[in-house]
Amino acid sequence: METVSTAKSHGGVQGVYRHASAATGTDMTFSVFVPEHAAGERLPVLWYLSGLTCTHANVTDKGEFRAACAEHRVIFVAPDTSPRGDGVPDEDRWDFAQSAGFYVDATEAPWSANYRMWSYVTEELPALVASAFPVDMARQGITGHSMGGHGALTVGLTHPDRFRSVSAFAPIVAPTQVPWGRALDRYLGDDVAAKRRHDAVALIEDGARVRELLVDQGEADNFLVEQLRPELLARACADAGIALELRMQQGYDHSYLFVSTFMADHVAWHAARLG
Ligand SMILES: N[C@@H](CCC(=O)N[C@@H](CS)C(=O)NCC(=O)O)C(=O)O
Repeated sequence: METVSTAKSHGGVQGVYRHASAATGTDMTFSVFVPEHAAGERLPVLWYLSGLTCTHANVTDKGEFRAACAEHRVIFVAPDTSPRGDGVPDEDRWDFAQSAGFYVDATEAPWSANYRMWSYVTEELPALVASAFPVDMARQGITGHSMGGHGALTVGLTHPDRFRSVSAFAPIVAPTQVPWGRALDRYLGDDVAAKRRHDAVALIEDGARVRELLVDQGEADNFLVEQLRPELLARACADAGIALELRMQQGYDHSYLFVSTFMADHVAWHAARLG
């Protein structure tokens, strides 16, 4: 693992790191904020999965998580959203391929060679982070924004024993029912069961359970009606007995100006559950 940059912030260290990923076959860059802590101490970790068009840098620059993470002593990890680079298949659009990995292991050519973001965020990066940073892997939470909210919900619902807390900002809750989710058709082909495993609403319908979820959603979000559809998550959670706190935030859009407004709430909410 190569250190790209480090800087002191809020008493801790904000770093950016790069490594050769076996999962994606590419170099991958991610950021980690480690609050001030005693030598040998291990802190809980909050994973943040980003949305379409993002790298690790969007939330690192604009997410405003560091003051809350320093206060609650939570490590914050932000992976990239896809493999990238000259040799990686891509298309000239912003909602598919590079910057739009949808947190799945693609099975369809040509995507299957590199687009293995599920393995990357659930296996390879956690192992690397556990070995290189003072994280307590028994105390993990996960959150994310938009496509990354989809990732956080599906990863959290699939691994309820690993994540004590799951939240999201303006998540895609049912990709198999909305236009952005056509990416799953391209990555996973005709495998209906695989697509249901990467759809939070379908996962809940099929029996996946967590005790509770926190979701913030801007009411002025341009993508609300066509792509995000939080009412589908609300109905699935109600039917399944999952305590969903869905906070519709009046006047807020889809941007990091929305995410950053509620970031401290999410960090505190996770910290309360991570101990
Ligand atoms: N490029 C799209 C917007 C894509 C978008 O809103 N991406 C969100 C996540 S889905 C984001 O976080 N963008 C990066 C940023 O705001 O820094 C458009 O023109 O409508």
